[in-house]
Amino acid sequence: MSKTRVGLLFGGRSGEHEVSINSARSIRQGLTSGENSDKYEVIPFYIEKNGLWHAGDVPRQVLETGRPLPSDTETKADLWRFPAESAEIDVWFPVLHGPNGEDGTVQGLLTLARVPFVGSGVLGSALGMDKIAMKIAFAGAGLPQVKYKTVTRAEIWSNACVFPKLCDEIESEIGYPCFIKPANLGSSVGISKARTRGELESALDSAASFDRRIIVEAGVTAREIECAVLGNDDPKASVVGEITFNSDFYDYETKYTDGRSAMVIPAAIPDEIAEKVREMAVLAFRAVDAAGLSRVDFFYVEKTGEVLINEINTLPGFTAFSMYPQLWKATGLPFPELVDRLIQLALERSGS
Ligand SMILES: Nc1ncnc2c1ncn2[C@@H]1O[C@H](COP(=O)(O)OP(=O)(O)OP(=O)(O)O)[C@@H](O)[C@H]1O
Ligand SMILES: C[C@@H](N)C(=O)O
Ligand SMILES: [Mg+2]
Ligand SMILES: [Mg+2]
Repeated sequence: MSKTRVGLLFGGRSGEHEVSINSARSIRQGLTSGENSDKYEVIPFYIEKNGLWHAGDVPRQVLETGRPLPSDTETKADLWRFPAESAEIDVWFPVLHGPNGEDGTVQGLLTLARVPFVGSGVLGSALGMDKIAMKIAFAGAGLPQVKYKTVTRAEIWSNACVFPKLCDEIESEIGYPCFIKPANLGSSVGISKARTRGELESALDSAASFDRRIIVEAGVTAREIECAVLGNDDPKASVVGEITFNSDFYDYETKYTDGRSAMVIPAAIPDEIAEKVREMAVLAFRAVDAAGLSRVDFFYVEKTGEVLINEINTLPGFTAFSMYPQLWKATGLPFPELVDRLIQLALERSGS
């Protein structure tokens, strides 16, 4: 039997480029070990920070070293094209986090190319990436969430009359502490917590440098609970996990520096809360029309017993030690079986 050729697509024009390289290293490892090595041939494709796609030796080198090519997101790629090797691919595994990869752009391209791919399609990826659209979809599904206000870059970078008024509105409608986030990003890139007017002003300016669309959320004091979802039309939720850390919030440094955070799986929370989280995770997955996989992040306000949805990630961090695969491992699906299942789900969805 000939092997299924998997196009492992990683890197990307995104602030989460480095995270993608680490996820792709683990996924390649999972697809080329044990029984998977008889089933799959992995062909890596690397998207530089400037958007240029590479096949052949460059992606292999980046996977070996774990280091990106030193281009930047601002320089435009001279020439964009699908590398010739992409014609051989039976199924794509886009291991891309953040804009230009997790947001429906690459999913649109692969849909047009009519080759199956792992994960959500255009709609699920776009809704799952944009925190404003996501929250509207969640509200439509009746999922409770924090109070928020949407803001645009144009308002933030407008004139000296509009900006103070905007800050006044945020103070009266949302208050402090609040979280200021670019709508389309992940790994906490561009997110700040503000407790004062000065912090709010610089947080808005910083978020606007990442995205046209900005969201300001009321800060909650809560435990952070995460749940993994797997499937297409009949998605299943994993056991739930908790993230613990000592920093002010779960920022980029805390996420990706060894020893700064810990995962507790299963989370030490009452059974009925864990069950509620699992149900809400599946509702969220359906609300944005996700497919294949997602990790849904929650706030558990222990004092009141309230569970609030924070966000969905349609391509969550995927190193062997990341929450998503660890949650499935604890649910009885080890890493190699998980990546195999994801490829099968991609093939099932495309009807091949
Ligand atoms: N409204 C809020 N109240 C309290 N803490 C918050 C709030 N929003 C975000 N945070 C903190 O910021 C972190 C990152 O937020 P969020 O998950 O929305 O960002 P992200 O960039 O999409 O992250 P990722 O995709 O890596 O999970 C949260 O895990 C939490 O620690
Ligand atoms: C990769 C990062 N956005 C996550 O959700 O894990
Ligand atoms: Mg996210
Ligand atoms: Mg999150």
